[in-house]
Amino acid sequence: MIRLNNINVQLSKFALKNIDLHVEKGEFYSLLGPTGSGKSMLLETIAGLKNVKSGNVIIDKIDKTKEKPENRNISIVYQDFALFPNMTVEENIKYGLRFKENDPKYEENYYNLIKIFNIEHITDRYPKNLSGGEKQRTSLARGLVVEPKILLLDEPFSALDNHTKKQIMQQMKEIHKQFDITILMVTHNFSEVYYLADKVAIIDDGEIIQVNEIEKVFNQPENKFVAQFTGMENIFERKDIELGLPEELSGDPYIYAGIRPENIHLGNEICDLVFEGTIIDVYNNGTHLEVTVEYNNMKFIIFTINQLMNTRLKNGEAIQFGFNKKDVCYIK
Ligand SMILES: Nc1ncnc2c1ncn2[C@@H]1O[C@H](COP(=O)(O)OP(=O)(O)OP(=O)(O)O)[C@@H](O)[C@H]1O
Repeated sequence: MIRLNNINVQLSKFALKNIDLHVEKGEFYSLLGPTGSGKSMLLETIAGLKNVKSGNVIIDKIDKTKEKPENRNISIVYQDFALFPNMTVEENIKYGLRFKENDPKYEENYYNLIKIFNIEHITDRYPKNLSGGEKQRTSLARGLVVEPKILLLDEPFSALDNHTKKQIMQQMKEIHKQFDITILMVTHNFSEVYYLADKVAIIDDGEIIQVNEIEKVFNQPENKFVAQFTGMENIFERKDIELGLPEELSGDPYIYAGIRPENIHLGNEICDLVFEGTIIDVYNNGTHLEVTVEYNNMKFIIFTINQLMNTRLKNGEAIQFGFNKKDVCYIK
């Protein structure tokens, strides 16, 4: 369990401001925010690598604000793997055990982890002879071998190609199920959060803006920033698309209406609201088309998997598009 009570950290011009965060024991929690928003700084504060100006870091109900990093029972894994170049995979993983007593359970952990991460065949190699995925698996195994209560992951997948990333994400899910461990993962990628985490905190400029279960943040973003950050590509002022508020929301200051690109339909599909616009861009990303349509000086991004339309969709052509009121998200 991690509890941050009103944490303030100042580093030169940047500050973490009044951070309150509560990660339950065994939870897979994610901290999502743009570059420079303070994600790494927050992780390092929890690990004891940054000093707090005020506030408390509570780990498993004990105040560890002043505790040294090595006494917090926390492992941290970085995006650039941070392996020792002069040590083999085995030596790197076992490095974490140097402060631990000689207990056969750690040897068991080691064999269990190299098996889960599928690195049994490369334990005598040095980091310079490893792929990015192998380096990250080694680094994760090193973090886990000591049986930390808490694992902090700092953008663990950002240096990996999509295929490797998916494999390691699946292994992380497995690890989370098998080990009794609380995980806090920092990322700027919402799809990683969506796949792995139970809960998410959104951070911007050193402040936490929204905390909730993933689905809730996805469906009810607190403001425009959170909406954009969680894949809501189409956000307009309600008055510009002449969209009234549903009765249950009346009285609240919802200025914007957001529609996810996958919820806008092209062509003659029957929708509550239908518009006619002009195609200004068609991008085929391999699995679906991303079509940009201009209507009334607004640009709508629309995803469609209807590849047959590919030949018909041309820049400059008029096209009908629409969406249903149930798919509109009202944003303050
Ligand atoms: N030691 C330091 N001294 C002064 N400023 C720092 C220090 N470390 C980080 N910063 C600044 O604090 C801000 C937050 O940095 P941080 O690394 O926590 O961001 P981040 O959200 O993890 O970004 P990224 O996604 O790019 O890793 C940045 O503006 C950074 O330049």
